[in-house]
Amino acid sequence: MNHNPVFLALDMPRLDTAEALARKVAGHIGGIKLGLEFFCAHGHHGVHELHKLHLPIFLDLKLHDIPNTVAAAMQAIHVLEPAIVTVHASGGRAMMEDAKAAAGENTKVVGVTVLTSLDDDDLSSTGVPCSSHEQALRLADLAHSAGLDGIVCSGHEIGAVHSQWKDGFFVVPGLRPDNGKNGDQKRTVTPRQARDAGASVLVIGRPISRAEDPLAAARAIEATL
Ligand SMILES: O=c1ccn([C@@H]2O[C@H](COP(=O)(O)O)[C@@H](O)[C@H]2O)c(=O)[nH]1
Repeated sequence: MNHNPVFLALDMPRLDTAEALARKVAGHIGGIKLGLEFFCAHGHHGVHELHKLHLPIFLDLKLHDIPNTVAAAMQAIHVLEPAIVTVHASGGRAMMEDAKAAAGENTKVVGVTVLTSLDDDDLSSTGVPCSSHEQALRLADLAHSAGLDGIVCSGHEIGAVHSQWKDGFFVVPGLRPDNGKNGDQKRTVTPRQARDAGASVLVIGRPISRAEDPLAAARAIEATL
């Protein structure tokens, strides 16, 4: 894995725009994160195109289905050689075990605990009877015991998770450099706070992609780390 922990989230509908942005900031990021928006629009072809930048690719597909279906999806993306793939930890132990078994040996499989766009009230309205912090820790524990490489959580939980899973691989999105505009994100910290608390990968999208000057934004974030 590249030394720079920042993975740029390319959440945009056009392949040429995504490629141009990634090329522009390539020297100031450690990898590229492709999520549902990109993968649904451009599929395998889009991933092959971005591989031309020679940066690690994180496929943030957040797989969540019965174990057989998730394992088959993992096998189908094997050919794309992703460095990291996400599944939802709430899919359960068997699903995570089968996902890990089906993944390539150079692919880290990480479990999404509680989305950074959710707060305690959101969880409560879905029937989860505890705080986002408690739920993230519980799902981190389940992901660990199911043999995953790590988890996705917010910067608010990373310290606690890190202390109970020393060699885990921890992905933190919901990062806002200046604690400025959060958009749909509810559990945010700065990139530096996440890194100091033990994050392995910092996922950053709009603070770079929607900045007036994305290159300057990527450089400024890099300088804080
Ligand atoms: O809990 C999660 C899991 C994944 N994400 C993804 O990270 C990026 C964040 O984008 P920003 O523009 O920096 O908010 C986005 O692709 C999400 O799908 C997340 O935010 N939270």
